[in-house]
Amino acid sequence: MNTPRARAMLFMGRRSHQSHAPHKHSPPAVANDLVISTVDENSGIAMLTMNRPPANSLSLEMNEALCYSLKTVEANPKIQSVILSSTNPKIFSAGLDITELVAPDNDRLPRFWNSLQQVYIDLYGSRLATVAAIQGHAPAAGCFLAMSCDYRVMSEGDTNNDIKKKHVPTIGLNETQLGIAAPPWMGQLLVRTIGFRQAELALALGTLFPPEQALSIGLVDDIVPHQQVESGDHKLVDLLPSQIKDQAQNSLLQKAYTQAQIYAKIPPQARVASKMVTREEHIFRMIAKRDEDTQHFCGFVTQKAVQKNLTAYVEALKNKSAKK
Ligand SMILES: CCCCCCCC/C=C\CC(=O)SCCNC(=O)CCNC(=O)[C@H](O)C(C)(C)COP(=O)(O)OP(=O)(O)OC[C@H]1O[C@@H](n2cnc3c(N)ncnc32)[C@H](O)[C@@H]1OP(=O)(O)O
Repeated sequence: MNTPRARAMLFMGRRSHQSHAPHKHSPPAVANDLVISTVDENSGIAMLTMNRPPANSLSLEMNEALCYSLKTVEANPKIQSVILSSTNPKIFSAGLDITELVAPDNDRLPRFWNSLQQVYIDLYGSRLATVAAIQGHAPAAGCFLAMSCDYRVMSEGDTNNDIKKKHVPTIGLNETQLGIAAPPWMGQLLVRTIGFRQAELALALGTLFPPEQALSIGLVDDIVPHQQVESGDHKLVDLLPSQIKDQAQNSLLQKAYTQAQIYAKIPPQARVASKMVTREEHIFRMIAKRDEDTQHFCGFVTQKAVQKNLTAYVEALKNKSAKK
């Protein structure tokens, strides 16, 4: 598996691990709805906008749509950079769809986990330069999505004094708060991003960091002041590609776009080769343990005590939402 050819195929956006056949990149029926793809060949920049209301949580179908959309953009040789964003101005992604984990279906659960592993392989190992535009919350697997990108820009949120308008997004691996643990490859991604001690603390405590703190520990690379973007008023995706260069309607996307441009100007062979230096070993280590990881996940999640914690967490989420 870990041959030069396999490595090159992975980073050229081709599948070098056919053993996990269920997630070939055939078009999922709903891919176009779940992930909106905007491509601008002139600039070499594309945008994938997650669009799974209410919270862009990652279901099996959402994971497949992400992989499919990314592979489709990657197949276009004129594209060098991609921005990952969300149609929801307050939530980047709420992480795994918890309903996939509670009282799970025995057949679906391993397929679901396999689809998440594939998102990691495809996004972390993408030949494209990937920029996360984090407008809203990014807990757990939402943080994982952002960490799988090459660069992260986060909105500072709305620190308005009016409590009803106040919105400060947070990012982090909060799994322990749910009574579960991030899988090794996800936890290691945090170690690689913010360093050993900070990650050790954050993983154990399930810390969610507000933007300034996330910047100070290196979990995000840049933060931008909040600018009001009404959901549905003008969807973020409408700003790309022609308008974003000229209009300062959304400082977050402006910043993400500028960074995507910087990456797009680097000779791709050199950029991809340097990405392999830091990422390929991590990816191949995970691929080698992929089946073991799936078994571990299924065994862990179906434990009685874990199911109890997850059920209580979902209940609390629903109650909170109902009280609004
Ligand atoms: C050792 C190895 C084996 C174990 C491995 C385990 C796997 C570990 C890997 C990843 C774990 C995860 O990703 S688990 C998911 C973690 N996510 C969270 O904890 C976030 C939960 N959500 C929130 O905290 C909030 O929703 C928010 C901060 C993201 C947004 O808050 P806001 O107030 O704006 O919105 P609401 O809370 O009202 O939510 C709106 C709506 O969305 C539903 N929702 C939210 N999050 C999820 C989710 N993750 N999955 C499914 N549904 C979600 C919420 O219930 C509301 O729906 P309703 O309005 O219909 O009630």
